[in-house]
Amino acid sequence: MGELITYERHMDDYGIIRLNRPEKRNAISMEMTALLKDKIQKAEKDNLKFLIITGAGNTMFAAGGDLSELHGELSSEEAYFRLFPMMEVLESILYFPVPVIAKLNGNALGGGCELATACDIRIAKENTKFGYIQSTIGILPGWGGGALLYEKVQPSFALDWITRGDVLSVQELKDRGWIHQIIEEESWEDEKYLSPYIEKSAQQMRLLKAQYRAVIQPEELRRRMVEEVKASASLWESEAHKKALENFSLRKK
Ligand SMILES: CC[C@@H](C(=O)O)C(=O)SCCNC(=O)CCNC(=O)[C@H](O)C(C)(C)COP(=O)(O)OP(=O)(O)OC[C@H]1O[C@@H](n2cnc3c(N)ncnc32)[C@H](O)[C@@H]1OP(=O)(O)O
Repeated sequence: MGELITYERHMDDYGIIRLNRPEKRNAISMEMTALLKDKIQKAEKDNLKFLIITGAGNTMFAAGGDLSELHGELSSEEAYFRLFPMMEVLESILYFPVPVIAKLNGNALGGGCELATACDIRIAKENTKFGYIQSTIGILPGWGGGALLYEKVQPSFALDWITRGDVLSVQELKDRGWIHQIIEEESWEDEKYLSPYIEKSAQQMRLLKAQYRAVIQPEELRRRMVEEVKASASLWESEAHKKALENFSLRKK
């Protein structure tokens, strides 16, 4: 097992941050949250054209928050303080000086979808699936990525997806505008699909992100993201949530 979050600068002037915990389906722990924050700050200083966030392995981009730390015995107040740092990571992606691309190597659930939504562009491998499944475990999105979803797709679709907690196919999510490109398995590794971004200058990319940031207005979004963390934490002690987490921890026993 290597570093839980890796960062490298590619010779074509883009950066790659990788969630590197495939044996736990890239579930995001508190330690990974702190590392993500550090790596994003490091990448900010690297004068990149764009930044990629991806996951290690072939099955999952990220299985959400680490349920062994975000467990059912926490009080709502404790849950709030464990959720909040990842909200700040999502916020730092909004402010990142050039576009951030989620390179979705596999499925995402819960907070994994929130992280993907915080990115500016989502490119996914074919046959992947994605679920804002938090409502099915008695809570709501808790990192601010629900508030962000309302900005990135049609709000009425966002409400229905979050409420139902469905896991949807990559094709349906492309039709809904959440996924920008679907890449066939055999073309995934050659990364030719990155060429349109690599061909632009770092200055163009900075100006493009600045224009997009002016539209999404992170300063305005922050209030709604904080409210979301509070709302999710307020449901932490509910019976439905405790039961769902108990079922998860007992599922293999
Ligand atoms: C709390 C924040 C909240 C938010 O705001 O959004 C969330 O993110 S809630 C979390 C939502 N995520 C989930 O509920 C996913 C839970 N995981 C699963 O349903 C399944 O593990 C899977 C992702 C569908 C993968 O299934 P499978 O391929 O069959 O593998 P395993 O189930 O055997 O898992 C392998 C390994 O990984 C561990 N794992 C998986 N997900 C998590 C997680 N979210 N947190 C912690 N650990 C996770 C799992 O326990 C296995 O570990 P071992 O038992 O040690 O092998």
